Amino acid sequence: MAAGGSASRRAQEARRQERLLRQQWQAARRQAQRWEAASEGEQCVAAKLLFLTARGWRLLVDRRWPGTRAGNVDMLLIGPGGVFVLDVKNWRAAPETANGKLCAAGEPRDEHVTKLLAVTKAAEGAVASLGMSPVAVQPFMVFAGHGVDARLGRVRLLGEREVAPALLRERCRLRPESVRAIADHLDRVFPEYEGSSVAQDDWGTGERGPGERDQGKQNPGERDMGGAGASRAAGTAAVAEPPPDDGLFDLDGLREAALEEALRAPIEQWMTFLHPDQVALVRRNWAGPARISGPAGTGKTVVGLHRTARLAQRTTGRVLYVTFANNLPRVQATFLRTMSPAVADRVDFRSLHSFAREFLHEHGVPVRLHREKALTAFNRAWSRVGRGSCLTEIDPSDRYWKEEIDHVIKGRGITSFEEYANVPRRRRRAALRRPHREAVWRLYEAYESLRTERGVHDFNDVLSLALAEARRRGGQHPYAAVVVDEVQDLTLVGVRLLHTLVGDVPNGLLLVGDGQQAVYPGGFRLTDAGIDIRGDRSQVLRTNYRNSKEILEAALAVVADDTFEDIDGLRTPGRRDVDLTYHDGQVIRVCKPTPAGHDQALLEALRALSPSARADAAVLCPSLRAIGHYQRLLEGAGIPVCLLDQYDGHPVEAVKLGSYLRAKGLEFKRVYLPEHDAAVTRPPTTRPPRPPRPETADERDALARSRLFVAMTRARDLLWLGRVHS
Ligand SMILES: Nc1ncnc2c1ncn2[C@@H]1O[C@H](COP(=O)(O)OP(=O)(O)OP(=O)(O)O)[C@@H](O)[C@H]1O
Repeated sequence: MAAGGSASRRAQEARRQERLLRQQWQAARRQAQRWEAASEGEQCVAAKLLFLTARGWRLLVDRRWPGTRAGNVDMLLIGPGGVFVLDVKNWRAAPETANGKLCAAGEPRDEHVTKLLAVTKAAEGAVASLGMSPVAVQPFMVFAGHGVDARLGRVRLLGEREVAPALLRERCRLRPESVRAIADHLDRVFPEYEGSSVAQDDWGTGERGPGERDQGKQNPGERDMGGAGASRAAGTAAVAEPPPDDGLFDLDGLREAALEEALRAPIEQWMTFLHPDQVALVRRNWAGPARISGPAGTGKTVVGLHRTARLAQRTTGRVLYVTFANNLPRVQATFLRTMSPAVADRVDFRSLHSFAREFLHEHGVPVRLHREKALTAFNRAWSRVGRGSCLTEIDPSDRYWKEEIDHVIKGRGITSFEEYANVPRRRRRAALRRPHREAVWRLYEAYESLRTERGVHDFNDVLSLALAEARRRGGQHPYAAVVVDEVQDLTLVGVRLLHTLVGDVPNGLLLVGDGQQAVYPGGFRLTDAGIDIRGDRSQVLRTNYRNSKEILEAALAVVADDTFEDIDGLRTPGRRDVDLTYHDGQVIRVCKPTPAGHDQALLEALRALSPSARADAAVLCPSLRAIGHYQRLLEGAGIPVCLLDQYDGHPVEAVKLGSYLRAKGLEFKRVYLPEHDAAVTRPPTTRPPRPPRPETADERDALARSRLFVAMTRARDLLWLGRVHS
């Protein structure tokens, strides 16, 4: 190789080095400018937030993002309103949102949202071990020098002036000791940045600098918040105390404080802490349909609601939360709005039938629901072909046979006799031989023909029409997820309808319920519905957080001899093993020789309550007639009453009054059950010969006991059981 060639190579190399140095120098200059701007921006924001520390908030500024090589978190704020992950932006152009995207100066900036959500997820993971629900962790993107208050999915976009008022307006969910423990924990998990020394490796060719620990793309000419500025602000804003020596002591203390708080508070206030096992269910990824079951009061609904909020945070589609009862969706919507207002608009709370009707209406499917005309059609059919048939040998009352049509035939979507002839009649005790099934089928056909003649639909028709329409539309549904509460009360057609909306997609369908609390006749198994729940997708909660030992014992005594079949087909004894949390409670039994004396005792008990205590008291009755009677009695005595049909979960200073069925899924500090044993007969314990009873009587009694059990387990602190007996 010639000497001249080597000199030229050295010159080329020197020029390459010079170019590299120049690029690095330019990068350093750009970075220094960003830091200057950033520190100015961050100082502004930090200054606006500093006063919060005097109001019990803790600020952790410029923190290392665990699990990443160089990621940082601008600020973590922990205060009465929860945990907030702040990403501070110091952009020249104002942020804009269009079609669910973040832009500035016409350029897309979604990568900043992605990064903030990823940091938020890390923070959620960190507090989950303390039993804190992800709904209590919120991502805020704060824009120095701009005025803004907008939402982009889960992320709240705020200007530097808007951020502090927004934080202060947050509903109070953490007590000072919880704030302290959570802040200490986050302080350990997201440690402070150690210095801001410039690592040559991190520089590359000027694409990244030490201030760009932010993993999102830096837009040219943009002044994004960098770590160095943040560190300087940290000198003044961070008030994190050194972590205590024994972290575990802290965590235990926090769990105990949270549990105490929960046991004192009504469900309205139960919105931040769960048992860590429950948080795991809230956050778990399931590959297909899943189920959460467990005895009364074990937190199924609470987990269902927190999971709903979480799904709404993490998906772009809507979430449907369905129960059978009409009044529950209102109450649950109130809870969710209280717990997680940011996502409340993305969740539809519906009763199954109102959902089906809306669904048909939206898709232009005509439906003429007419309960009275449908009932007249049934009564005619009964007079024509039922009353004189062999069915009366089994049960002379038409009610049992109407239930057979509603819950077994139409509820399961059966349309041929052959199918009905062989179907296992779940939760129906009376055995039907073929002639009886033929007679039922004749009754069904007569009813259907009279109903169609009148041009009306019944409730089951509404569900069947909706199922047909949902299937016709294939996968075109707006729901990312469907959560079904009190699933044991639904009919098979109802469950199929909800399953069709989301199919078997991951995290799509969640069924929440407890077979022991079934309060309607009939039933189904998951296999009948074609829903395959396997492995860890079936979870059982076992700790009762609601009832004291005395109250639960009294309730379990009612159903102790009734085994029940759950939707997974398992038979379970009525007296189930439940773990109890330590909790005081009282059962008061009042027995009077006359109805007047009994009612007087009830009035005295209610009069003794303060107005605020009345707000958390409920009088529950087995029948509409009894509700009418007690409404007149209470109002006549000047005790304000709120009917459960109208209750929406907001506190009202009135005694709640309603049926056992309407009380499902709810709870109250004090529950009063006047004449509680009137509708219930214990299973016969006398030796044969016993007096003859219709075969269906046992079934009816078992249902009445289940309803009473449900009503009794609504009580947290006090259960008043009235009885008339001479
Ligand atoms: N981890 C927990 N710690 C303390 N209390 C809890 C916890 N989880 C739930 N609770 C409380 O337990 C009570 C019962 O919760 P929830 O209504 O969700 O139970 P459930 O299983 O749906 O009851 P049911 O089937 O009887 O309607 C509520 O007051 C709730 O706040």
